[in-house]
Amino acid sequence: TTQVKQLSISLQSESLGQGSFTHIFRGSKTDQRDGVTHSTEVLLKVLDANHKNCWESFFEAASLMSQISHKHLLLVYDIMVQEFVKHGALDLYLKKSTSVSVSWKLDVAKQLACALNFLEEKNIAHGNICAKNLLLAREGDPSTDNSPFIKLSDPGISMALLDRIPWVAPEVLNTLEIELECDKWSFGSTLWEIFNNGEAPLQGLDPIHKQQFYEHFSNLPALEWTELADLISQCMQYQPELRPSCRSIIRQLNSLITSDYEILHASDTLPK
Ligand SMILES: Nc1cnc(-c2cc(N)nc3[nH]ccc23)cn1
Repeated sequence: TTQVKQLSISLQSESLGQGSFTHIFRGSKTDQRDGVTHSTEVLLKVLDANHKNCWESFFEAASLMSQISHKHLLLVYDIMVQEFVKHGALDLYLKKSTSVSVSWKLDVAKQLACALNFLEEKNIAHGNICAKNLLLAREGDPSTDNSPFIKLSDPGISMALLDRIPWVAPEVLNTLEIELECDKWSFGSTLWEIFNNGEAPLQGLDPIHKQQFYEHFSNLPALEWTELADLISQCMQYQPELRPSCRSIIRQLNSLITSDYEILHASDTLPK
Protein backbone atom coordinates (compact mmCIF):
# COMPACT_ATOMS: atom_id res chain seq x y z
CA THR A 1 0.00 0.00 0.00
CA THR A 2 1.35 3.39 -0.96
CA GLN A 3 1.98 5.72 1.94
CA VAL A 4 0.35 9.08 1.35
CA LYS A 5 2.94 11.68 2.27
CA GLN A 6 2.11 15.31 2.97
CA LEU A 7 3.06 17.75 0.22
CA SER A 8 2.28 21.28 1.30
CA ILE A 9 1.54 23.73 -1.49
CA SER A 10 0.90 27.31 -0.52
CA LEU A 11 -1.20 29.24 -3.02
CA GLN A 12 0.82 32.31 -3.90
CA SER A 13 -0.02 32.89 -7.51
CA GLU A 14 2.26 35.43 -9.14
CA SER A 15 1.13 36.74 -12.52
CA LEU A 16 3.58 36.06 -15.34
CA GLY A 17 2.73 39.27 -17.02
CA GLN A 18 0.04 39.65 -19.68
CA GLY A 19 0.97 36.56 -21.80
CA SER A 20 0.76 34.14 -18.90
CA PHE A 21 0.26 30.45 -19.78
CA THR A 22 0.73 29.17 -16.29
CA HIS A 23 -0.11 29.94 -12.69
CA ILE A 24 2.86 29.97 -10.39
CA PHE A 25 2.59 28.55 -6.88
CA ARG A 26 5.26 28.50 -4.29
CA GLY A 27 5.43 25.37 -2.14
CA SER A 28 7.63 23.04 -0.18
CA LYS A 29 8.22 19.37 -0.77
CA THR A 30 8.79 17.42 2.43
CA ASP A 31 10.67 14.15 2.10
CA GLN A 32 11.32 11.52 4.74
CA ARG A 33 14.73 10.00 4.03
CA ASP A 34 16.14 7.61 6.65
CA GLY A 35 13.87 9.16 9.25
CA VAL A 36 15.06 12.69 8.58
CA THR A 37 12.57 15.21 7.19
CA HIS A 38 13.95 17.16 4.27
CA SER A 39 12.03 20.18 3.13
CA THR A 40 12.71 21.57 -0.32
CA GLU A 41 11.39 24.85 -1.56
CA VAL A 42 9.60 24.23 -4.85
CA LEU A 43 7.80 26.26 -7.46
CA LEU A 44 4.73 24.78 -9.11
CA LYS A 45 3.78 25.77 -12.62
CA VAL A 46 0.19 24.87 -13.38
CA LEU A 47 -0.92 25.19 -16.98
CA ASP A 48 -3.71 27.74 -17.21
CA ALA A 49 -7.12 26.22 -18.02
CA ASN A 50 -7.52 28.50 -21.05
CA HIS A 51 -4.18 27.41 -22.48
CA LYS A 52 -4.72 23.64 -22.55
CA ASN A 53 -3.93 23.82 -26.25
CA CYS A 54 -0.26 24.40 -25.57
CA TRP A 55 0.13 21.49 -23.15
CA GLU A 56 2.59 19.83 -25.56
CA SER A 57 5.13 22.64 -25.39
CA PHE A 58 4.44 22.83 -21.62
CA PHE A 59 5.44 19.17 -21.17
CA GLU A 60 8.19 19.34 -23.79
CA ALA A 61 9.91 22.14 -21.88
CA ALA A 62 9.55 20.22 -18.61
CA SER A 63 10.70 16.88 -20.02
CA LEU A 64 13.70 18.43 -21.76
CA MET A 65 14.93 19.90 -18.48
CA SER A 66 14.19 16.72 -16.52
CA GLN A 67 16.34 14.58 -18.85
CA ILE A 68 19.57 16.46 -18.29
CA SER A 69 21.24 17.72 -15.17
CA HIS A 70 23.95 20.28 -14.60
CA LYS A 71 24.66 22.50 -11.64
CA HIS A 72 23.75 25.56 -13.62
CA LEU A 73 20.57 24.03 -15.04
CA LEU A 74 17.27 24.25 -13.17
CA LEU A 75 16.18 20.98 -11.51
CA VAL A 76 12.72 19.86 -12.69
CA TYR A 77 10.90 17.17 -10.62
CA ASP A 78 8.73 14.53 -12.30
CA ILE A 79 5.36 14.82 -10.55
CA MET A 80 1.78 13.85 -11.35
CA VAL A 81 -0.96 15.73 -9.49
CA GLN A 82 -4.27 13.86 -9.26
CA GLU A 83 -7.60 14.67 -7.70
CA PHE A 84 -7.62 13.14 -4.22
CA VAL A 85 -10.27 10.40 -4.05
CA LYS A 86 -11.45 10.15 -0.44
CA HIS A 87 -11.80 6.41 0.22
CA GLY A 88 -8.82 5.21 -1.76
CA ALA A 89 -8.26 1.93 -3.53
CA LEU A 90 -11.17 -0.50 -3.79
CA ASP A 91 -9.17 -3.66 -2.99
CA LEU A 92 -8.16 -2.29 0.41
CA TYR A 93 -11.68 -1.00 1.03
CA LEU A 94 -13.21 -4.42 0.30
CA LYS A 95 -10.65 -6.20 2.48
CA LYS A 96 -11.49 -3.87 5.36
CA SER A 97 -15.27 -3.81 4.90
CA THR A 98 -17.35 -6.69 6.19
CA SER A 99 -20.88 -6.20 4.93
CA VAL A 100 -20.67 -4.98 1.34
CA SER A 101 -23.86 -5.95 -0.47
CA VAL A 102 -24.23 -7.76 -3.79
CA SER A 103 -26.04 -4.74 -5.23
CA TRP A 104 -23.17 -2.44 -4.09
CA LYS A 105 -20.67 -4.70 -5.90
CA LEU A 106 -22.83 -4.89 -9.05
CA ASP A 107 -23.16 -1.08 -9.03
CA VAL A 108 -19.36 -0.68 -8.87
CA ALA A 109 -18.89 -3.32 -11.59
CA LYS A 110 -21.32 -1.46 -13.83
CA GLN A 111 -19.52 1.86 -13.27
CA LEU A 112 -16.25 0.24 -14.29
CA ALA A 113 -17.94 -1.25 -17.37
CA CYS A 114 -19.21 2.22 -18.30
CA ALA A 115 -15.71 3.66 -17.95
CA LEU A 116 -14.37 0.87 -20.17
CA ASN A 117 -17.16 1.46 -22.67
CA PHE A 118 -16.15 5.13 -22.88
CA LEU A 119 -12.49 4.18 -23.40
CA GLU A 120 -13.52 1.57 -26.01
CA GLU A 121 -15.48 4.23 -27.92
CA LYS A 122 -12.33 6.37 -27.91
CA ASN A 123 -10.31 3.30 -28.90
CA ILE A 124 -8.13 3.76 -25.82
CA ALA A 125 -6.84 0.72 -23.96
CA HIS A 126 -6.19 1.34 -20.26
CA GLY A 127 -3.89 -1.62 -19.72
CA ASN A 128 -4.02 -1.82 -15.95
CA ILE A 129 -7.58 -2.53 -14.86
CA CYS A 130 -7.63 -3.98 -11.34
CA ALA A 131 -9.33 -3.26 -8.02
CA LYS A 132 -6.22 -1.41 -6.82
CA ASN A 133 -6.75 1.09 -9.63
CA LEU A 134 -10.42 1.66 -8.75
CA LEU A 135 -10.70 4.58 -6.36
CA LEU A 136 -13.77 4.97 -4.16
CA ALA A 137 -15.01 8.57 -4.16
CA ARG A 138 -18.25 7.83 -2.32
CA GLU A 139 -18.87 4.87 -0.03
CA GLY A 140 -22.62 4.75 -0.54
CA ASP A 141 -24.88 4.09 2.38
CA PRO A 142 -27.42 1.22 2.19
CA SER A 143 -29.67 2.82 4.83
CA THR A 144 -30.13 5.94 2.69
CA ASP A 145 -29.97 3.89 -0.52
CA ASN A 146 -26.96 6.02 -1.45
CA SER A 147 -24.85 4.29 -4.06
CA PRO A 148 -21.04 4.08 -4.22
CA PHE A 149 -19.05 6.07 -6.80
CA ILE A 150 -15.75 4.89 -8.27
CA LYS A 151 -13.06 6.51 -10.43
CA LEU A 152 -10.75 4.46 -12.61
CA SER A 153 -7.23 5.60 -11.78
CA ASP A 154 -4.37 6.15 -14.22
CA PRO A 155 -2.71 2.98 -15.53
CA GLY A 156 0.35 3.93 -13.50
CA ILE A 157 3.81 2.59 -14.14
CA SER A 158 2.96 -1.05 -14.65
CA MET A 159 4.73 -3.60 -12.50
CA ALA A 160 6.60 -6.58 -13.87
CA LEU A 161 4.30 -8.45 -16.24
CA LEU A 162 4.46 -11.76 -14.34
CA ASP A 163 3.40 -9.99 -11.16
CA ARG A 164 0.31 -8.75 -12.99
CA ILE A 165 -0.98 -12.26 -13.75
CA PRO A 166 -3.97 -12.78 -13.79
CA TRP A 167 -4.96 -9.18 -14.51
CA VAL A 168 -2.75 -8.78 -17.57
CA ALA A 169 -4.21 -10.62 -20.58
CA PRO A 170 -2.22 -13.72 -21.66
CA GLU A 171 -1.51 -12.45 -25.19
CA VAL A 172 0.26 -9.40 -23.72
CA LEU A 173 3.03 -11.69 -22.40
CA ASN A 174 3.84 -12.52 -26.05
CA THR A 175 2.89 -9.39 -27.97
CA LEU A 176 3.77 -6.88 -25.21
CA GLU A 177 1.02 -4.79 -26.78
CA ILE A 178 -2.12 -3.56 -25.05
CA GLU A 179 -5.27 -3.82 -27.16
CA LEU A 180 -8.89 -3.07 -26.22
CA GLU A 181 -9.59 -6.79 -25.66
CA CYS A 182 -6.92 -6.85 -22.95
CA ASP A 183 -9.09 -4.60 -20.79
CA LYS A 184 -11.97 -7.09 -21.12
CA TRP A 185 -9.76 -9.84 -19.67
CA SER A 186 -8.69 -7.52 -16.83
CA PHE A 187 -12.32 -6.59 -16.23
CA GLY A 188 -13.10 -10.27 -15.64
CA SER A 189 -10.23 -10.57 -13.19
CA THR A 190 -11.35 -7.39 -11.39
CA LEU A 191 -14.94 -8.67 -11.21
CA TRP A 192 -13.55 -11.80 -9.51
CA GLU A 193 -11.73 -9.55 -7.00
CA ILE A 194 -14.82 -7.47 -6.25
CA PHE A 195 -16.90 -10.58 -5.52
CA ASN A 196 -14.14 -12.11 -3.45
CA ASN A 197 -13.96 -9.15 -1.07
CA GLY A 198 -10.81 -7.68 -2.55
CA GLU A 199 -8.82 -10.91 -2.33
CA ALA A 200 -6.25 -10.92 -5.13
CA PRO A 201 -6.78 -13.85 -7.54
CA LEU A 202 -3.89 -16.37 -7.53
CA GLN A 203 -2.35 -14.54 -4.60
CA GLY A 204 0.47 -16.51 -3.06
CA LEU A 205 1.38 -18.13 -6.41
CA ASP A 206 4.97 -17.37 -7.33
CA PRO A 207 5.67 -15.91 -10.82
CA ILE A 208 6.62 -19.33 -12.27
CA HIS A 209 3.32 -20.88 -11.22
CA LYS A 210 1.51 -17.75 -12.46
CA GLN A 211 3.13 -18.22 -15.86
CA GLN A 212 2.05 -21.89 -15.82
CA PHE A 213 -1.51 -20.75 -15.06
CA TYR A 214 -1.49 -19.16 -18.54
CA GLU A 215 0.49 -21.94 -20.22
CA HIS A 216 -2.10 -24.49 -19.04
CA PHE A 217 -4.97 -22.20 -20.13
CA SER A 218 -6.28 -22.32 -16.55
CA ASN A 219 -9.29 -20.40 -15.27
CA LEU A 220 -9.94 -18.71 -11.94
CA PRO A 221 -12.06 -20.67 -9.42
CA ALA A 222 -15.71 -20.14 -10.43
CA LEU A 223 -17.97 -18.16 -8.12
CA GLU A 224 -21.13 -19.82 -6.77
CA TRP A 225 -23.31 -17.38 -8.71
CA THR A 226 -23.27 -19.16 -12.05
CA GLU A 227 -24.43 -16.23 -14.23
CA LEU A 228 -21.70 -14.02 -12.76
CA ALA A 229 -19.13 -16.81 -13.11
CA ASP A 230 -20.20 -17.11 -16.78
CA LEU A 231 -19.60 -13.39 -17.37
CA ILE A 232 -16.14 -13.65 -15.79
CA SER A 233 -15.20 -16.65 -17.96
CA GLN A 234 -16.53 -14.89 -21.10
CA CYS A 235 -14.22 -11.95 -20.32
CA MET A 236 -11.29 -14.21 -19.45
CA GLN A 237 -11.28 -16.23 -22.66
CA TYR A 238 -7.81 -16.92 -23.98
CA GLN A 239 -8.85 -15.92 -27.50
CA PRO A 240 -9.17 -12.09 -27.36
CA GLU A 241 -11.70 -11.91 -30.22
CA LEU A 242 -14.15 -14.12 -28.28
CA ARG A 243 -14.34 -11.71 -25.32
CA PRO A 244 -17.64 -9.74 -25.06
CA SER A 245 -18.04 -6.11 -26.10
CA CYS A 246 -18.56 -3.53 -23.37
CA ARG A 247 -22.18 -3.19 -24.43
CA SER A 248 -22.68 -6.91 -23.89
CA ILE A 249 -20.93 -6.73 -20.52
CA ILE A 250 -23.21 -3.86 -19.44
CA ARG A 251 -26.29 -5.73 -20.69
CA GLN A 252 -25.32 -8.84 -18.73
CA LEU A 253 -24.59 -6.78 -15.60
CA ASN A 254 -28.01 -5.13 -15.91
CA SER A 255 -29.72 -8.51 -16.01
CA LEU A 256 -27.70 -9.63 -12.98
CA ILE A 257 -28.78 -6.47 -11.16
CA THR A 258 -32.46 -7.21 -11.78
CA SER A 259 -32.17 -11.00 -11.37
CA ASP A 260 -33.83 -12.66 -8.38
CA TYR A 261 -30.43 -13.96 -7.19
CA GLU A 262 -29.67 -10.44 -6.02
CA ILE A 263 -32.88 -10.28 -4.00
CA LEU A 264 -32.68 -13.82 -2.63
CA HIS A 265 -28.98 -13.66 -1.79
CA ALA A 266 -28.61 -9.96 -0.99
CA SER A 267 -26.17 -9.84 1.90
CA ASP A 268 -27.09 -6.25 2.65
CA THR A 269 -29.45 -5.65 5.56
CA LEU A 270 -32.77 -4.77 3.89
CA PRO A 271 -34.33 -1.72 5.54
CA LYS A 272 -36.65 -2.86 8.37
N1 LIG B 1 -5.96 9.87 -6.77
C1 LIG B 1 -5.89 9.27 -5.52
C2 LIG B 1 -5.10 8.17 -5.27
N2 LIG B 1 -5.07 7.63 -4.04
C3 LIG B 1 -5.81 8.16 -3.03
C4 LIG B 1 -5.77 7.60 -1.68
C5 LIG B 1 -6.85 7.78 -0.81
C6 LIG B 1 -6.81 7.25 0.48
N3 LIG B 1 -7.88 7.42 1.34
N4 LIG B 1 -5.76 6.55 0.93
C7 LIG B 1 -4.71 6.38 0.11
N5 LIG B 1 -3.54 5.69 0.34
C8 LIG B 1 -2.76 5.76 -0.78
C9 LIG B 1 -3.44 6.50 -1.77
C10 LIG B 1 -4.68 6.88 -1.20
C11 LIG B 1 -6.61 9.24 -3.31
N6 LIG B 1 -6.64 9.79 -4.52
